Amino acid sequence: MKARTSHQTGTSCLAEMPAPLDPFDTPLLNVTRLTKQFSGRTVLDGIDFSVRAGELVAFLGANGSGKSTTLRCVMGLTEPDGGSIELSGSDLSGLRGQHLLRARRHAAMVFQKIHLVPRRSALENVCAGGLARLSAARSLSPAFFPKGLKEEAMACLDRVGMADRALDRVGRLSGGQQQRVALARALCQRAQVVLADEPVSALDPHAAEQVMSLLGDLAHRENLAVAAVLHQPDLALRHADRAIGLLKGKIIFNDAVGNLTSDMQDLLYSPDRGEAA
Ligand SMILES: Nc1ncnc2c1ncn2[C@@H]1O[C@H](COP(=O)(O)OP(=O)(O)OP(=O)(O)O)[C@@H](O)[C@H]1O
Repeated sequence: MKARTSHQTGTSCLAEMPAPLDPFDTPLLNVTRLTKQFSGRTVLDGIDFSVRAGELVAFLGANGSGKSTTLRCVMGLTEPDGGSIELSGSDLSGLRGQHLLRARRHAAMVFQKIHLVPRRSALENVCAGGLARLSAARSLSPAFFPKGLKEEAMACLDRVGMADRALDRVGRLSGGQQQRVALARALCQRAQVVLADEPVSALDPHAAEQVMSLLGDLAHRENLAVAAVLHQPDLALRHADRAIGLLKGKIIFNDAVGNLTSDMQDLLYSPDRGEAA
């Protein structure tokens, strides 16, 4: 955590004194000069961004602009070519093996295509999030759940309004309900950073609003750092604090959603502007 300078705090008399540290001012996710090429084609062109505790950041941009690749690089699902990624204060580039796995557990990813085990109950799936943060790989069988995990998982399901469906098989839940279970699983993992890749693209407008409200609550009430790839700028305008706009693998907008003008939206989504050359 870096002390703010007098320039950043706007004070001058405290220039020689370390500023008091403000946890809300510290990014839980800090990405610097991230680059990625596929087959020689630049997909991420040295992007910098951060996400702080307590904020919901929307990633916007045309198809192919690099949004998913960005989140996948953070999660280690895609190997970046360059740049650094800091998660909850740990620089991932300096870590290997168990240390890297442990640092990555601070982040959880929620996908459009929900990665739950359909034949297992909502409760068992949420417990699996808790198992992810425990060291040894364990079976999803309830017989192996550590003491207290079920109670915590129930509390997480309650938090997303799904406690009454805890014992239902996930395969019998609607898309919106499954997405809420996926968020409960991230909560049970005790992730500090939640990355959501098109979490509402497969949902009807009502369910999409519910899931976006929940993402906002995770940021604003649970104080998590939340980043979501969205294809609907209007959802970003209603729910996010900040938007990051990608164009051909570069960030061209990174500001409060209130400053996302229609001209900027046109630039982000106009035809033939998406993919990097
Ligand atoms: N594994 C891969 N191999 C080759 N090319 C890839 C791979 N993953 C992504 N790409 C390419 O990288 C570019 C960016 O893809 P990415 O999925 O990050 O875009 P996006 O902004 O999330 O798009 P969309 O809105 O369509 O989901 C695209 O041209 C895509 O084809």
